Amino acid sequence: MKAAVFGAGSWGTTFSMVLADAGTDVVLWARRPEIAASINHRHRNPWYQKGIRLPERVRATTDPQEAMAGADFVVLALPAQHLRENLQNWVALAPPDVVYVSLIKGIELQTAKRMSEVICEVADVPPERVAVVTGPNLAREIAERQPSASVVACTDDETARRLQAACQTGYFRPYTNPDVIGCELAGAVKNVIAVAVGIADGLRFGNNSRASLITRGLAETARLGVALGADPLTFSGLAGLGDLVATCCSPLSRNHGVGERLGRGMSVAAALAATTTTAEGVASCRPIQELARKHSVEMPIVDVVVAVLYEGMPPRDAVGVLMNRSAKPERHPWPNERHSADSDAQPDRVAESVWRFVRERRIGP
Ligand SMILES: NC(=O)C1=CN([C@@H]2O[C@H](COP(=O)(O)OP(=O)(O)OC[C@H]3O[C@@H](n4cnc5c(N)ncnc54)[C@H](O)[C@@H]3O)[C@@H](O)[C@H]2O)C=CC1
Ligand SMILES: O=C(CO)COP(=O)(O)O
Repeated sequence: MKAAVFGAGSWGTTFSMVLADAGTDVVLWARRPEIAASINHRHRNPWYQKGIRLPERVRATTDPQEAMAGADFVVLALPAQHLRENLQNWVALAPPDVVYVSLIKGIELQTAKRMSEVICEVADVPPERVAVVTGPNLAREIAERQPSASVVACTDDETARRLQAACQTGYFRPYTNPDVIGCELAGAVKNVIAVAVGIADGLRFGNNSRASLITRGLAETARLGVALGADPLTFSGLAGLGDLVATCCSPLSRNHGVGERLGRGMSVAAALAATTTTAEGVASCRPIQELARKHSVEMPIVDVVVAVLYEGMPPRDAVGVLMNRSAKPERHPWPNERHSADSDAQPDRVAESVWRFVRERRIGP
């Protein structure tokens, strides 16, 4: 097996190591020549995984054609908002039956599409030729070869199993799952929920607040997922609950870090400028909100994250907004269970109506 990995950042570098440890030949495409040279000559990428020695089976190049030659898998590890423009330049170089693999956890801003949808469109391949790897996989822990499980999602079981075999090691245990929509959506939305949990942590709230946000965050993710055709059980698995817990509870998470800085009182510009690596929830929260509105799904946590990041809502007001929403049952009807009488009901538009109310009354902590 041979994999071409595009993107030598934190996760692309680490996943190359996983593939190589599983016995797969890897050529890693790096944008920067100094990164490719360092990987080839010193087996290290100190810009993204300091102190980690990569297996000699990982070779690097800045030439996409060289990376693609003979590849069975084209693994994409770029920021979500840069996938389309890059992939457009690479598809003509790909071997005819190659399987595209997305490691990316984001939604495209202009189109509100999942990454596998972008890949199918740009590469002009059917969904069976696209797989997604996702789960509780903080790159640094995996680079240190700490044990973790993961998910390989593909609508074609044989392809999923081939990829599973290509990346299974003693420290990385991937499970297959046919629910690409659910796995991919869960990976994108958890980044937004992690920003919210980071805000709560930055405000010095404790574990009740964190657990409440994680659990209600999972509920709103599953609601949107089901509306888009996902299997609700996916959200209690590794791609759902697993990744949400890992990301929301880890100081390694960039999304959590952005939220925490906001909660501590930094401006949005300063909170974003404090990291040079990718925090996907910052861009993806808006297309996720757009999808939710299109499908009449309430996502109050996503709404307040959008309001804090883009509409000037102070983090403390976001708490008041969430806590003072109208009383609800814990379990909403799934979209397919809604009675026709409910279908005209307008979703509780947190950012628009409740925030106005909070600002006027100054309620909340
Ligand atoms: N770091 C982690 O723990 C994990 C990250 N992911 C996901 O993997 C994806 C990539 O994230 P990371 O590797 O962590 O990000 P990163 O910020 O560490 O690296 C991003 C990579 O993309 C390249 N890049 C940036 N802008 C580009 C552009 N315009 N054109 C071409 N290349 C460009 C950078 O040079 C770098 O190699 C994200 O969607 C992230 O959510 C998924 C699981 C774990
Ligand atoms: O996706 C991740 C862990 O599974 C990494 O999370 P961050 O992008 O927030 O660091």
